Amino acid sequence: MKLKNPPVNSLSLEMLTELVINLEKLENDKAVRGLVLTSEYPGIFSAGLDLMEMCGRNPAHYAEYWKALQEFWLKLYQSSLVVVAAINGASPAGGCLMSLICDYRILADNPKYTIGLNETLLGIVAPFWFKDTMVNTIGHRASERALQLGLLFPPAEALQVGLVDQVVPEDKLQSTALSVMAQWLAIPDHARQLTKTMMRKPTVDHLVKQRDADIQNFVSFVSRDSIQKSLQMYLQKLRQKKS
Ligand SMILES: CC/C=C\C/C=C\C/C=C\CC/C=C/CC(=O)SCCNC(=O)CCNC(=O)[C@H](O)C(C)(C)COP(=O)(O)OP(=O)(O)OC[C@H]1O[C@@H](n2cnc3c(N)ncnc32)[C@H](O)[C@@H]1OP(=O)(O)O
Repeated sequence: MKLKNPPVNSLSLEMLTELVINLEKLENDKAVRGLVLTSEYPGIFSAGLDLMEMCGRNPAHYAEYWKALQEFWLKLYQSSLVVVAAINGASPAGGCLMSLICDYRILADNPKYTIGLNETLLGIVAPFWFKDTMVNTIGHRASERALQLGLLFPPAEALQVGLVDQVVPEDKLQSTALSVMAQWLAIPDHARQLTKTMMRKPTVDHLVKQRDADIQNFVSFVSRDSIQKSLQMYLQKLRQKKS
């Protein structure tokens, strides 16, 4: 599956909705057992959540957007397919989250391709289920440091901390993803799927139990004037970077 939402594959409401529909189609197709997630645009895997969905909108929109993000996370995290992320570009915040919910992550070796949950740099806070997903991957101490500092790791550091499973030359990314997929598909589906469900259930249950409260939290947090100002300033900085 190639992410395709120019210019930076930000996770807009429309993009999240399409991703969920496509995932459902693949899940229901008996001929499909695995999925490689990559970007149509080498250089950018995904810029994460679409900041335009979180700026200057009304509470009903924020609630709809957050529900769609939760839905996407729940679908992909619980997918019965083998999901391999072939990360061929920068992967901040929601882009990193998307990689973390795959079963295996391969990052192309390019110093510009940084990955991490950098929310604090925007003056916002990674919600508990982003944090849980990261802790499940790299452990508590490394997550605490990475989350507080909003660290974006270049490939060698991402590998060292365990945020990705492999770093490979850019031209070997897709072939490596296919050989990793072959290795995972050699395991009987039912045994692998039950194991995945067992490992992920507590994290899934944590969100499912608090879904509505989490939406309310997001809506009231993002509606604050101070948060709106931080997001606007961050967007301005992104735009100024060009000039
Ligand atoms: C106790 C707790 C209580 C409550 C908590 C409750 C809730 C929590 C609340 C909030 C949590 C919300 C979580 C958010 C997670 C996220 O994902 S936020 C998004 C973070 N993303 C980023 O920081 C990435 C920003 N982008 C970049 O760094 C670069 O754009 C990137 C490296 C991806 C690509 O660089 P480059 O190729 O040079 O492109 P440009 O920078 O020039 O960008 C091109 C245009 O795209 C626009 N853009 C970039 N990123 C985004 C984005 N994420 N959303 C929307 N638009 C984006 C950029 O402005 C350029 O636009 P322009 O052409 O200038 O119009």
